[in-house]
Amino acid sequence: MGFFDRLGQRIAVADSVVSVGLDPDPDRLPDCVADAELPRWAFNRRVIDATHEHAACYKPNAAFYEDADGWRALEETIAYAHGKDVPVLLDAKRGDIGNTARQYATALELADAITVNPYMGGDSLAPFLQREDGGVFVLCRTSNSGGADLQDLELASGGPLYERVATLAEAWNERGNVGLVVGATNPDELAAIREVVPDLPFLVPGVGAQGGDAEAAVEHGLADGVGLVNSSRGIIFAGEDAGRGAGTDEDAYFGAAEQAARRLKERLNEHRD
Ligand SMILES: O=C(O)c1cc(=O)[nH]c(=O)n1[C@@H]1O[C@H](COP(=O)(O)O)[C@@H](O)[C@H]1O
Repeated sequence: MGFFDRLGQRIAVADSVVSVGLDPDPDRLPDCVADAELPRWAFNRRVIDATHEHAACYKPNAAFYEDADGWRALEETIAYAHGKDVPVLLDAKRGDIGNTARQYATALELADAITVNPYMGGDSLAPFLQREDGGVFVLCRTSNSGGADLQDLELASGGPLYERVATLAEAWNERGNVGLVVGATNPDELAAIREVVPDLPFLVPGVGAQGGDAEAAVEHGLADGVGLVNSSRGIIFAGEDAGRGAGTDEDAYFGAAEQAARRLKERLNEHRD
C-alpha cells in the first residue's frame, strides 16, 4: 500500500491530521531524561507515549540526530512510533546528484516518507520518487521569511518559482507518492498552490511556535482529506511551563505535550470536512 493510502488510514483512525515534530533540542531536554543512555530517545519515547493517540504522523527533523548517538536515537524513535501504528516522516530536506541521492534514499527503508529539496532538479529526486511505498514531500513555499528570496521570484514564463515547483511535483507524481511542503505562515501562497495542484497532499509546518494560520493550513493543505499540519516545539516543549529543573514533575511535563497535541487536533478538526 502506498504512503498516502497508509497515511489516510492513520488519519481516519486517529481522527487527526496532526504531525508531531520530534525535534529534541539538547539544550531544552528536561532533567528527567538527562541520565538516560540516549536522552533524545528517552525524551521521544515519553513524547510518543503521551501524544500517539493524537498523531497522524511523527516528523523527526534529521538535524537533531546528526551525531554519533543521534542515528541510534532516531532508529529507536522510528521503531517505537511504528509500534504505535503511527507513520514517520523523516524531515531531511535531501537532494543531490543521482549517485549521492541513491544513498540518501535508503533512509526510506527506515522511515515512511521524507522531505526533499527540489533545487537540483528532477534527476536528484528520482531515487526517492522510484520508491513507490515511500512518501516524498517536495519543498515548495517554506515557512521562513527568507523563503521569499528565491521561491517568490517571478519567472519569465510567468508565475512565481514556487508555482513552477508545484507543477513539476505533479509531473514527478507518477507513482502517487508526492506531496508538497507549504508553510502555514503563507496563507495566500497556500491557497494559490492548492489551485495549481488540487490533488497533491501538503505537509504544512509553521503553526504553533512560528505563529502560522491553522485554519488556512487545513483548508488548503488537505487533498481528499489527506495532508499533515505540523507542530514541533509547540507540542514537545509545552511542558516547559511545568518546570524542567531538578524537581521536574514528569507526568505534568509530558501531560502538557498530550494536551498541546490534543488541542491542536481539535482546533484543526473544526476546519476539516
Ligand atoms: O520541511 C519542514 O518540515 C519545514 C519546512 C518549512 O518550510 N518550515 C519548517 O518549519 N519546517 C520544519 O518544521 C518544523 C517546525 O518546527 P516548529 O516551528 O517548532 O513547529 C521544523 O522541523 C522545521 O525544520
